[in-house]
Amino acid sequence: MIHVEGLGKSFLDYQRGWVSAVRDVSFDCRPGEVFGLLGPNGAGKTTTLRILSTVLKPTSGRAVVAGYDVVQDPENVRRHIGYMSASTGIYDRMTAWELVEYFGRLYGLPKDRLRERMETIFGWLKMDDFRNVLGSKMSTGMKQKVSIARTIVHDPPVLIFDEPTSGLDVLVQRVVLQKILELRDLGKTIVFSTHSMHEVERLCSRVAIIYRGEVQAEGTPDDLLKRFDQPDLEELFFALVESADARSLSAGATAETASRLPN
Ligand SMILES: Nc1ncnc2c1ncn2[C@@H]1O[C@H](COP(=O)(O)OP(=O)(O)OP(=O)(O)O)[C@@H](O)[C@H]1O
Repeated sequence: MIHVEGLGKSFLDYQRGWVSAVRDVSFDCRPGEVFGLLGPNGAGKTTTLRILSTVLKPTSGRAVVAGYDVVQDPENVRRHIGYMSASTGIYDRMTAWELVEYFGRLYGLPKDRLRERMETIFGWLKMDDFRNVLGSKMSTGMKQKVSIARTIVHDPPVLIFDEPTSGLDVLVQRVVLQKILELRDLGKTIVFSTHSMHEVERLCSRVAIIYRGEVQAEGTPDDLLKRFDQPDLEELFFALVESADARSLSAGATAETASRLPN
């Protein structure tokens, strides 16, 4: 359902010159699976998810989502995904109900189908008691539920969540994780990014540990621990980060030595 092959993205940054945000990222995610992109700030998670959701075009490689190529057929990709970005906004002057309805209409859902879908989602996410609360009056937890509701209102087979629990208290985090598992059990194909090992352990059938724009390791959490002979994900994560830093340092030193050699 999601196939990513050798994906790369570079940006021309005013201060830093060319920034290689993502290099040679590959993975697959099937229906009924949660695939995690685990990495620290600046690792390349958001860039990868933006490419999958057609917000950005890759510089190299390719990605196929729900059977459609993100570059050749972005409209069909958009029709088959729900994308919750880390900065998904809630409009201050719309109620929870109006906002979700607005997105349902944008997706072209017929009136009756939309109403039925919204009743289901508001019940499922326990949003009925704030149907009529304006965005400006919502708590962070309410806003997150509305964001999830608008992401799934058109019942897409593929869901892409960028750090869905970031900034939430433990109670709301728990609800969000639980809902992601329920969506998985409905057969959705789910990719999400996080920097929490705990979330990966709880949710993911497969994970890619991403650092410095590159996948350092990819597989099921159990396989990875065995392959790298590490006791838990945290130790594995730090071991991979250290080894990537060491490789980058030695590549820098080699380049510096080469630049000093006479031609
Ligand atoms: N539009 C852009 N222009 C220049 N550089 C960018 C742009 N977008 C991302 N980058 C750079 O690409 C790298 C990867 O960023 P990205 O946002 O994908 O990381 P991330 O893993 O999602 O981190 P975070 O958790 O902080 O969001 C960073 O060095 C970032 O500064």
